[in-house]
Order: sequence, then structure tokens, then C-alpha cells
Amino acid sequence: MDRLFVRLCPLCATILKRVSSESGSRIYGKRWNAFIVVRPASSSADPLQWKTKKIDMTDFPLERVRNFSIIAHVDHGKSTLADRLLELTGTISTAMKNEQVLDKLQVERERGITVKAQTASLIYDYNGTTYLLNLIDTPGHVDFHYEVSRSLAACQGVILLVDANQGVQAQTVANFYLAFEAELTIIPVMNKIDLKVARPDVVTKQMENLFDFHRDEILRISAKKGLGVEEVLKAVVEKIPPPKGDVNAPLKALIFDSCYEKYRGAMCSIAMRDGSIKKGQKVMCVHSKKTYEIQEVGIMYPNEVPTEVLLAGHVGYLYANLKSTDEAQIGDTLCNPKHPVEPLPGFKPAKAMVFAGIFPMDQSEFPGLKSALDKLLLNDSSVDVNVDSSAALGQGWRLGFLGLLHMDVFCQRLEQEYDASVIITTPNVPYKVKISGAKNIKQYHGDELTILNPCLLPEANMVVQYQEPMVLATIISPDDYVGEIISLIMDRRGEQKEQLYIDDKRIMFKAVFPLNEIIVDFFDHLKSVTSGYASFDYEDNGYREANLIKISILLNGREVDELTQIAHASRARTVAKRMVNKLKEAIPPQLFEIVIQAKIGAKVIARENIKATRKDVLAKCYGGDITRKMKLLRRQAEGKKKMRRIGNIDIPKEAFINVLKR
Ligand SMILES: Nc1nc2c(ncn2[C@@H]2O[C@H](COP(=O)(O)OP(=O)(O)OP(=O)(O)O)[C@@H](O)[C@H]2O)c(=O)[nH]1
Repeated sequence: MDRLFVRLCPLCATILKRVSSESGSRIYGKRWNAFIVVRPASSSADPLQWKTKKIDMTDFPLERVRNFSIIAHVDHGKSTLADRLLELTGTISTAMKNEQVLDKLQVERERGITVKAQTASLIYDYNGTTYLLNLIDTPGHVDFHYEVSRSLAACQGVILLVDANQGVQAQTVANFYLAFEAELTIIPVMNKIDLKVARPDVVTKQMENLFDFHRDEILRISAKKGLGVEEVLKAVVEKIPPPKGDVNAPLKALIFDSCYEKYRGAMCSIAMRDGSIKKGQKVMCVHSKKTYEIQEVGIMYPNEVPTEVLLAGHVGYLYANLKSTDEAQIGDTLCNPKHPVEPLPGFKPAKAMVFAGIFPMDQSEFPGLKSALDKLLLNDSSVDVNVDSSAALGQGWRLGFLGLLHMDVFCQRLEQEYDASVIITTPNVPYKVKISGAKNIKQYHGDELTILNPCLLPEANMVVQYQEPMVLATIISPDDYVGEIISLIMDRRGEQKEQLYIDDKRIMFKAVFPLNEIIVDFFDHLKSVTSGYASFDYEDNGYREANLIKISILLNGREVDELTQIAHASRARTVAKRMVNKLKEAIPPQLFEIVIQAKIGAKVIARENIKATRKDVLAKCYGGDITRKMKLLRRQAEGKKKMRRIGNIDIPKEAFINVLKR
């Protein structure tokens, strides 16, 4: 089976232009309709001679559908394997070798990591039957695990990929349990067997010990070289059960993802459970009770390819004039308004681990930033949103993220995809406090408060108990570094719970940590003490009582709310000193002296000064060409754009985050 790319006239659907799959691959990314091409027996090399047939979804009843995800630790080769599967089934051309076509976002390409799960449908001939395989490529980093858990709701099975050199890592364990608890069929696959340093026998043993796989069922492949990849496709068809559903029952479909398309509104990724859905049909969102008319349905092949219909068991997309996050709620169930159904279980809301204030660089940019946020939130439902305001930065939001990388990627996407530049305040974890006498104070609505913004920590005399969030962490490392890891755990107020050999050399630690101690740079430190060999993952582990203190930062006597922090009493002095020192490094000298102070209550516990400086950038530029002067002034103006003025002091954007680093 070959493919032909054609562009259709939007009005009369006549073919305007066609190209073969080879050259078609070069126009990847543009809006082309893909057709399956049946090459006649007397096949001509000229694709224009071939007959074309549009993808007919009725060719794929439940028993011919397989829905699966690829899950693995970071960099174990998920996107590379997805590429090979797309090539092998002719969905993309082999000319696009190692392009990682499912990493579509600019931020994914720049950073070389997957941050957004992507669906692609493959059409695969096996033993004389044609199957529709719906593949979801997922991110590996812990900050994006919500994408993985949602993707699994659309699948009946997973490929668990393990690097043949690195072996089982912390996220491999976390992802295995996600799939195991969802009762999905797990196909174990060892990747990168082409590497000279591959250790297939050791890794097989790890997979046997930890996950109870039988050595014979572990497929050995090289996604990069394409070795053994066909076996993976066969295993998907043979081992993963087809989805359950009833095509004759009333419509029931789960919205498991959504993203914003500039001119068409929200595109929803849906997993069809029962019934069918087609253009022009009316659908109702079970939770919001709103009704919409379907404008388009289709499958990702690997870009959007419209189809006549989607049937029970299929995974595809739809457009229905949904415009905002409130309308396209991920986890909602779609049904026929005339035949309401019980909602599907949906998803547990994501639990934000770090909160930070997000403000426009300039208040005049507030409406633009609001609309950009609305659109990006459609792409990323794991962000927690609360309106916030600050005396210095004006109107903004306090957003909750799954980690600092998540926050960084979100802000980069705001800038790259929506041209919205933001200022982020110092991130903090959500604390809880129990207070007394709350009934008499209007702003508190109960005796237990969750503190998303450190400035709002009530006065110590009102607080009966402070609590800090905890996480259960998994660390996997060679046993040469046991001493270093244990001292790092202790240094971060961690409590070791378990230590287990996963093979002759590698050891897995389980430890409980205060979230505050690991959120910023724990992983960097872990990597540096283990020469880069350790991996790390964590999950929520509730709250624990703690002795907490608020640290306020003052610049020239004025308290800067955006830099306020809450710290454990035993660390408060160290944290305060570090923040003051970091600010001294970060804030450039200005025309007047700047005094930086850290205060606990009324007591100043750390102080640094930044001496005044001449700011005349042209001072050293005697005479000379005017263009040189212009260049210096331009450079100064550009530098200023990256600063935020608080009072009369210019603070670089990054300073708000860097103050937390050790
Ligand atoms: N030698 C070798 N390298 C491979 C193989 N598969 C993937 N790689 C390389 O491993 C690196 C990571 O591959 P990706 O496919 O981006 O890994 P990933 O799991 O999708 O990464 P994240 O999405 O960021 O978690 C890339 O440099 C690939 O070229 C393989 O079979 N052999």
C-alpha cells in the first residue's frame, strides 16, 4: 500500500495538485489530505496514474482497531520508535529519517523533549487483514506525567520502552505502575540494542525482577536503526485487545485532550466508546450540558485528515466551535442530546506542585495575555489558574504547575506561540495552615487554609498548625554512589523508606521529602553527585506538620511581595542569606545605592548593598561613529526590556527564580 498526497479544492473537492508520498513528505506540516493509494497490478511509477481511495472508517470495526501508548523514561526513544512505526506503515516517508515528527511544538524541537502527548493513526496490513492502530506518543519527564495518565484512558495497551544501556529508570517504574493500575496490556520492549554499551542481559534481569516479565516476551529493538520494529507492530495486533464498545448504542465519547487552532477554535481529541459521530451531527457535553454542531471529524494521519465518520473504538479529533477551556473540558463525555448517557469516569484533576504569579510585562498587555492564556490552557489542562494582583506588578494570575520545567515550558510557549511576554514571581509550594479565630476575620473562609501565595500567610499568633506538602521519591542509581545519595537525602530533610537492589549493580531508593526541598535543584545536585547516572521521580504524599516561617525581602526598605518565601524554621536563616546574596548577583548596579534585606517578622536577618554606578552607557564612547552610539543605546534598551521595575529598582526577570537556587 502506498500513499498519495493531494490538495483538494475546498469548494468542489476536485484534486488541485498531487504528489507522491516521497515528495509529499517534504510538504509535511501543510494542510494536505492523505489518501491511501492502491497501486494497480500494472503499476506505473507515476502516482497520477494510480486510483485513490479516501480513508473509510467503516473498514475498521472494533476487532480491527488497536489503541496503544508508548511510555518510557526520558530519552529512552519513544518519539524515535513512533517515527519508525509511522514509516513502517507508510504514514510518513522514510526520507524523513529521525525527524521525530510527533514532537510538533517548537519548544519540543528546541529542547529535544516531548511535552505534549500526540496521537497518530497507522494503517497496518497483517496476515491479510488491515488494522487501524492508534498510537499515542507520551512525554517522559515527571513534570508532564498528567499527559501520560490522560493518554492511557484512550488505550487498551502500552509499549513499555527501556533503554538497553541505562536500563530501568525512575520514570520507567512510575509509568509501569500507571499502566498496570489502569489494567492495560503491557508489551515490554528493550530499545537501543545497537549501542556498543548495551547490556541486554542485565536490563532483561531488571525487567524480570521489577515487573515480573518473562525474558522471552521482552522484544529487543533498535528504534534508530529500525531493527525489530516490525515485531513491535505484530505484538500490538496480537497482544493488545481491541477496544470494547457498541457501534449501535447511543454516542458516548471521551474528550481526552484538546488544543487551540488559530482559526477554528478548540480541536478535541476523542476516544469513541459507543455509537458514531459525523459532521453536522449535534452533540452535548455531559458535564456542561451545552450542545454543539460537529464541523469536522477525522484522524491524525499523522496530521489532521478529515473522515466521514468516527465509530465506536476509534480515536480521532473533532471541531465543534468550542472556544474556551470552559467549553472544551478535558475528561468530559460527549453524547447525543436526544440520548443522554452516564458520564465516563473522566480524570482526576492534576495536582499542582508549584505556584507562581504570572504578570504581563506591562499592564497594557493584560488583555492580550489573558487571551493567550485562555488559548494555551486549552492545550495544557494540568495548569491550575487563580486570579491574582500585586501592588507592584498589577493584575495577573497565580498559576499552579506540575514542576519548574512545566512552568518554564508553559511560559516559553506563551512567548513563542502567542507572542506574550510575562514576568514570573518566585515560585513556591502550596502550604496549609490551621488557624484559630477565623470566623471573626472576613478574608478567611474556614479554619484550614491553603496558602498559594506566601504573602498571605496569616500572622504567627493566629496559626495553630503549619503543614507542608510531601512527596514520595524514587531514585535509581549505580551502587557506587550510595553514600552520596544518603547524605543528599538527609541534607534535604528526606526520610529514607526503602533500599532495594534491582540487579547486581543498581539500587533503588524510596524516600519521603518535603516538596519544597526538591522542587528547584534537587535533580541537578543528584546528577552531580552521581556523575549523571541517577534518575529521579516523585509522587504526591500528602501533608505533614512542620514549623514554617515567612521570609520577607526588602529593597531599599520597601517590601517586595513577589519575592516573599516560606521556609522551614531550621532553614530560614540559610534561605534568607542565600536569597539576599543571589539578588546582589542578579540586580545590576543602578544610579543609586540599593540595600537588600531579608526579614523574619520585624527582625532583619540578612543584608547586602549594591553600590551606585554611573549609567551613562556612552561615557566611554568618545567621538567616533554615530552608529556605534546608536548600537550601545539599542543594547541598553533591549536589556531594560528584560527587567521589571519594582519601585524605582530594575530587577531582571530571571532573578525571581534564581533566588531559590543553591
Ligand atoms: N543508538 C540509538 N539511539 C537511539 C535509539 N532510539 C532513540 N535513540 C536516541 O535517543 C535519543 C532520545 O530519543 P527520543 O526518541 O527523543 O526519546 P524520547 O523517549 O521520545 O524522549 P522524551 O520524549 O524527551 O522523553 C535521541 O538522540 C535518539 O536518536 C536507538 O535505537 N539506538
